[in-house]
Amino acid sequence: MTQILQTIAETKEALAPIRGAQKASGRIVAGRIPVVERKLALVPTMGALHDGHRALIRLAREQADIVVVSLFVNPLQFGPNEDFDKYPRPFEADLAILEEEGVDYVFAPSVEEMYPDLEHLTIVSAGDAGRILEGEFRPSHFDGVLTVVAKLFNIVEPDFAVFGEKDAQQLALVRRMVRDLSFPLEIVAVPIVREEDGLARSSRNTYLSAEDREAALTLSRALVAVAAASGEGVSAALAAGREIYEAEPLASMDYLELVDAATFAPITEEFHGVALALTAARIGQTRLLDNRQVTF
Ligand SMILES: Nc1ncnc2c1ncn2[C@@H]1O[C@H](COP(=O)(O)OP(=O)(O)OP(=O)(O)O)[C@@H](O)[C@H]1O
Ligand SMILES: CC(C)(CO)[C@@H](O)C(=O)[O-]
Ligand code: BAL
Repeated sequence: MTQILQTIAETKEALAPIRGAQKASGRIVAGRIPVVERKLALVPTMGALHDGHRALIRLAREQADIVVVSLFVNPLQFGPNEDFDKYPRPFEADLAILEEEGVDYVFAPSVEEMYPDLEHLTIVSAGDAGRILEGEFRPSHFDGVLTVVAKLFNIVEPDFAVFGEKDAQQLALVRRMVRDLSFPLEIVAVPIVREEDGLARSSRNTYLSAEDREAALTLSRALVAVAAASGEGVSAALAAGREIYEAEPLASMDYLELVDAATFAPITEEFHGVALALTAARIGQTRLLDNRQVTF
């Protein structure tokens, strides 16, 4: 049975014995640090669970003894004209998936529980790296993401947390925050889960009409075109991807860019190594993301 936790206090109380067990099972071997035998994993989500989330949960389930999934549609990471109100919240269906995947605890707090004084909130800044790519189109988005992720880390205190590569910039910024603010946990990444035709799974795919669903393939097709043209150089590869967008009137590209996969720094024509092609586009009212590694 997946146990539902709605408050920070009950979550801390429920997880305390697990940490107690970790301490109790930690054996001091010839002065070395204790061996931790019960691992606690956190999978942060906004709910409306799909096969992408299942992949994150399965990895957590394989590598941890106790799995906590958080379901929280975080108002801080939505801009004023974004879809916070209409974001899907199918709690019963999500719970059935969590039960099926053998999740131990779901932390599903209210907005008031997470942010009792939203008007005077301390926040985590993503800095410059939070203002490029997605950050250019969603200016306070990554501050909102890092603030809630930091809070979730402090509430659950996991040994590791699992994130998807679909949100590649988010993943890079969370890793940076963990390093910069010395959070005592590991970040584990899971590759993008796609539909058979290449569309990256996303909770927002449920917004798409049949016509939009077809046009949504433009994102993955543009990325494939970038990779296919990589032998011709960086600008030619990007041009090949942009041509795919130009051919689809229902897709409105926000960006298609190449960055160094290791640092997220922009790359020049002379770049040799592994790059990441990242894209975001609006298909009707629905905004989608995708990315793919490209070697130059
Ligand atoms: N297709 C996917 N493959 C791998 N990971 C994914 C996929 N979709 C979502 N995730 C990961 O699941 C976690 C929770 O994401 P979230 O709940 O926002 O789902 P989402 O489908 O990305 O939603 P949205 O449509 O709002 O972008 C994030 O770490 C995200 O990267
Ligand atoms: C990490 C996250 C759960 C924070 O709200 C969200 O940005 C998401 O679902 O990717
Ligand atoms: N997975 C990204 C969450 C968001 O779009 O706010």
